[in-house]
Parts: sequence; structure tokens; C-alpha cells
Amino acid sequence: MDADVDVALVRHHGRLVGSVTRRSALRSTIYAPALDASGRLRVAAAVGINGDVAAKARALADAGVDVLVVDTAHGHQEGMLAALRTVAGLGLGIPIAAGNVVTSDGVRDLVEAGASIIKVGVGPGAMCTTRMMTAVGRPQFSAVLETAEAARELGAHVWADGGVRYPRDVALALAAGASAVMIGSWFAGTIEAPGMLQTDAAGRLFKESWGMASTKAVQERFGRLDPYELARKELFAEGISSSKIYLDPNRPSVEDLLDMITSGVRSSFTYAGAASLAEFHERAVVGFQSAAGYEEGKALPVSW
Ligand SMILES: NC(=O)C1=CN([C@@H]2O[C@H](COP(=O)(O)OP(=O)(O)OC[C@H]3O[C@@H](n4cnc5c(N)ncnc54)[C@H](OP(=O)(O)O)[C@@H]3O)[C@@H](O)[C@H]2O)C=CC1
Ligand SMILES: Nc1nc2c(ncn2[C@@H]2O[C@H](COP(=O)(O)O)[C@@H](O)[C@H]2O)c(=O)[nH]1
Repeated sequence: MDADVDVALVRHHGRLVGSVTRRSALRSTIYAPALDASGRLRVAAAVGINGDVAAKARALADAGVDVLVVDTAHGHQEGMLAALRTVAGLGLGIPIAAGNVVTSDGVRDLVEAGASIIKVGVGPGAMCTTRMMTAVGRPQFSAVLETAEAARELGAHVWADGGVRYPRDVALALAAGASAVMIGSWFAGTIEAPGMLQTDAAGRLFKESWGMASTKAVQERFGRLDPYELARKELFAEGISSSKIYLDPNRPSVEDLLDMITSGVRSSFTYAGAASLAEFHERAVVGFQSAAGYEEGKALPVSW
């Protein structure tokens, strides 16, 4: 790339297919995209537990997804186990993830029903009102620690879902035994996230975000129902309907956040003396921290 050029457009047969910046060229020497055997980006897609689950799962498999997720707020229930058995019985030849649960019993039942990846987290999400509305859920670190151990005994894996606000949260979930970490709201405040970029009264950029069990999401998902059924579902909404997720002026892109997370997690690995995820699970020492200890660990952007 010419040293004076900040962005180069990439065309294929006259069509714009992408762009390369100085930073993305640098990144391409550090990160490798997650590709499947045919060189396509790996994709996971979810089905719920209602309706014709088999047809939806088959359609997603035909579309080429690499992992199928059977997803509901309360994953340790009969409806989930039935849906999971149905999907597993289709023999689609792709791994099945299921959740969400927070106990080892939940892990065992979901693995027995056909999942090899268990999605863990009830109530840690930024858009989540479950804990305050219902008192149900479990602190995410304890949930991942217990479920990851149960999953390991069964040859399964755990994805830690929700509550990631800093790179440390990713490191903690991996240290607790997760093999992957899911991030929602933090990535919602980026240029690449869906939704219009908006500006608040102070001129700060943000995107609107909302929970997938919130009144807004329920209205969108079930708008076709008769008004009585819709009203019944809205009554039990469990999430924030409208939140502003601000863009970090220094890290407005999802790639900037990935740089930051990778930097933190890589450093965690070196502190633990781990060269791989397996070694990190093995070597991480779990201890307790008081609220005062946590406060002490925060950087001060201005002096005290
Ligand atoms: N990780 C978390 O803490 C949470 C995550 N979410 C996410 O929001 C999205 C929508 O979730 P969800 O509401 O499950 O989707 P759905 O509205 O599709 O609900 C799926 C099924 O689960 C039942 N269900 C939902 N919550 C409970 C519960 N607490 N106890 C018993 N049954 C329940 C529903 O019952 P009915 O038909 O009677 O409504 C429905 O049959 C998903 O992506 C989910 O992962 C939502 C809440 C919490
Ligand atoms: N209780 C609710 N949980 C929700 C809702 N929408 C999503 N979620 C869960 O949060 C994670 C993402 O967490 P984040 O902290 O990274 O934003 C997501 O995967 C779901 O499990 C909701 O409306 N209510």
C-alpha cells in the first residue's frame, strides 16, 4: 500500500468487496479469520424451542451453518430437552450448542439430550432484568466454573454468555473453563453493529440496543399474534427495551475492541504462564476478591 494512503478500496471484477486500512493490514499479520474447511467464515445460528424446530434446524444446516444453537432463557426445562432431542435426532452432522443453564445438572441433561456445547449464563447480560425481576440466576464466574467442570467430564464444552464489559471478563470466563465467550452489548456500541448511528445532546455517538426478551423484542417477534396473546407475552418481558450503548471515541470499531480484548487476554495468559487455552484452564489460580480490592484495581484517568 502507498505510504500516504490511509484506506485502499478492494474491487473484484469492478465491484467493491472491501477495504484495507493501515491498521487492518497490520491486523492481518496477527489474526487469522475463523474459516471452515471450504474457506468460508464460520457461522453459528440459533433456533428457539417453539414451533417447527426440526424444519428451522434443517433449513439452517442446508444454508451451511457450522454450529446450530438451541436457545432459550431457561435452558433446563422439558421444552428445551424435547427440542434438543428433536434437533439431535435429525443427524445434521454439525455440533449442537444449547442453553442457557448455570448448574452441572443442567449441563448433564443437555449433553444427554444431544448438545456438545453448553451455553452458560442466566442474568449476567447488560440488557437483562431477570435477576432483579425474579431473583433467578447466578454470578457468571461461579456458573462457568461449575458447569465447565461438569462439561469437561462429559467431553463437552461451555460457552460463557453475557456480562462481558472489560477484557478481564473474557479472561475470567476462560480461566473458569469456558472454551468461548459471547459478547452482545459491548459490540452493540460499534460502527459495524446493526442500527443507525445516533448523537445525543452532548454530541456523543451511540446506538440503540435492547434485550431479546424485552417488551420491544417480544412485540417484534410476536406482533402477528392476536392482541390478547401478545399482551400476555408482553406481561412477562424480561429485558431492557431501549438502551443507549455509546461508542468509545478511541475504539469505535468492533476490530478496535477485539484488539483491546486480545491484548488483555494475551497478557492474562502470560501472567499465568500459559501458551494455550488448555494450559490457561490448568494454571489459572482462582481466588476471592473483596469489593475494595476490585476498586483498587481500577485505573484513575484523572488524579485523586
Ligand atoms: N441468558 C439470560 O439470562 C436470558 C437470555 N434471554 C435471551 O432472550 C431471547 C428470548 O428468550 P426466551 O424468552 O426464552 O424466548 P421465547 O420467547 O422464544 O421463549 C421460549 C420458550 O421458553 C419459555 N420460557 C422463557 N422463559 C422462561 C422461564 N423463565 N421459565 C420457563 N419457561 C420460560 C417460553 O414460555 P412462553 O411461551 O410461556 O413465553 C417459551 O416457551 C433468547 O435469545 C434468550 O437467550 C432471555 C432472558 C434471559
Ligand atoms: N434476561 C435477558 N437476557 C438477555 C436479553 N437479551 C439478551 N440476553 C442475554 O444477554 C446475553 C448478552 O449479554 P451482554 O452482557 O453481552 O449484552 C445474550 O446472549 C443473552 O443470553 C433479555 O432481554 N433479557
